[in-house]
Amino acid sequence: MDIIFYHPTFDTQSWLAGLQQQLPEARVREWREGDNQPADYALVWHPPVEMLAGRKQLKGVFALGAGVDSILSKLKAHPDMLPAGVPLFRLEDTGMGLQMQEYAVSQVLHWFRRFDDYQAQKQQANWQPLDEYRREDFTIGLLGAGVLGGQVAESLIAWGFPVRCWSRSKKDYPGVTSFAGAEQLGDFLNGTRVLINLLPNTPQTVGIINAGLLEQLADEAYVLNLARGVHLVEADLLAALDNGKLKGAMLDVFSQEPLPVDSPLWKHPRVAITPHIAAVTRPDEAMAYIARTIRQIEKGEKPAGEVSLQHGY
Ligand SMILES: NC(=O)C1=CN([C@@H]2O[C@H](COP(=O)(O)OP(=O)(O)OC[C@H]3O[C@@H](n4cnc5c(N)ncnc54)[C@H](OP(=O)(O)O)[C@@H]3O)[C@@H](O)[C@H]2O)C=CC1
Ligand SMILES: O=CC(=O)O
Repeated sequence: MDIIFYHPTFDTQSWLAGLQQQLPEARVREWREGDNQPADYALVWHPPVEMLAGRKQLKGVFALGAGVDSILSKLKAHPDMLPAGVPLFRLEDTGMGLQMQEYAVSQVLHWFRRFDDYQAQKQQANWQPLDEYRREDFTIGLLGAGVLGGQVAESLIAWGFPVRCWSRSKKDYPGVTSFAGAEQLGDFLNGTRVLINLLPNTPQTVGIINAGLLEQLADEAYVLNLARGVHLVEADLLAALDNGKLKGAMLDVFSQEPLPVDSPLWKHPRVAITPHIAAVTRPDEAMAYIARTIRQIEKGEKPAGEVSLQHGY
C-alpha cells in the first residue's frame, strides 16, 4: 500500500515516521512536485491540484483537518482534482472536541462572571462589585451541532447553562433544545445570549452572522466565532458592538488570515482575538484515526468521517 503526504506547514518527517509506525505494512512518502508514482491513499492540506488530479486508483483522500472548505473550493475550480468515486475523509474530533470545549467553556465563564467588565473597571482603578448574571438569562446557542458543536453543547450543559443548537437535521442531545433548518433559525436566535459558531463553510453558511441575524439575538449578547471567518460579516459585528446590541465578541477565525494589522477588530476594546488556534490537529490522534480508517477501507467496510460532496461538509 502506498501513501502520499502533503502539508505546507506540518513537520513532514515526524508525520511520515508516525504514519509508518501506525501502518508498518505501508510505504509512506512525502509528495513532491512531479511525483506521478502510484498511491492508494493521499493525506493532504491545501494540496496542489497536480498531486491528486488523475489518480483514479486512490482508495481515499484524507484532509488533515476538520474543515474541508479549502479542498472543496479548489475542487470547484478543478473538478478533476478528486477523481470520481474517490472518497474524501476529514478529521472527526481526533482531540479537537476537547480543545473546543476548553475554549468555549472558558470564554462563556469569562463573560458570565463579568470578567470583561471587571477588566474595564481595572483600567479606571474602579473597585465596584457588579450585579451577578443569572444562568437563566444566559442561554447559549450553538450554530452547528455536529462532531464539535455537539461536544461543546455537552460541556456547557455540565456547567448548568441553558443550551440550544441549530443544525440541518434535528438533534437529540440530552438537555439541549434542538432547532433545525432555515425555518427554525429565528426561534433559535430569539433569546440566545451567547452565540457560538461551529458551522462548516458552505455556500449556505457564508455570511450567516450578519446584521439581520445579530439583531435577533438577546440584548447585550456575545458572539464566539470558532468556525470560519467567512461566516461573519465583520463590519456588521463592529456595528452591533458599537450600537450596544452586542456586549462582546471573541474571534478565532477571520475573513482574511492573518488578520491585517489595520483591521479595526484589533483595537476594539470588546473584541478578543486568537490566531485560529481554537482546535488544532493533534498528530497522534489524527494518525491513529487515519490508520484505523484505512484498515476499515482495506477490509471493505464503510468508515465514518466521509465528506458529503453534495452537502459540502
Ligand atoms: N477554529 C478552529 O481551530 C477550527 C475550526 N473548525 C471548524 O469547525 C467546523 C465544524 O466542525 P465539525 O463539528 O467537525 O463539523 P460537522 O460536519 O460535524 O458539523 C457541522 C454542523 O453544522 C450543521 N450544518 C451544516 N450546514 C448547515 C446549514 N446549512 N444549516 C444548518 N446547519 C448546518 C450540520 O448539521 P447536521 O448535523 O444536520 O448535518 C452539523 O450539525 C469545521 O467545518 C471547521 O470549519 C474545525 C476545527 C478547528
Ligand atoms: O480550522 C481547522 C480545521 O481543522 O478545520
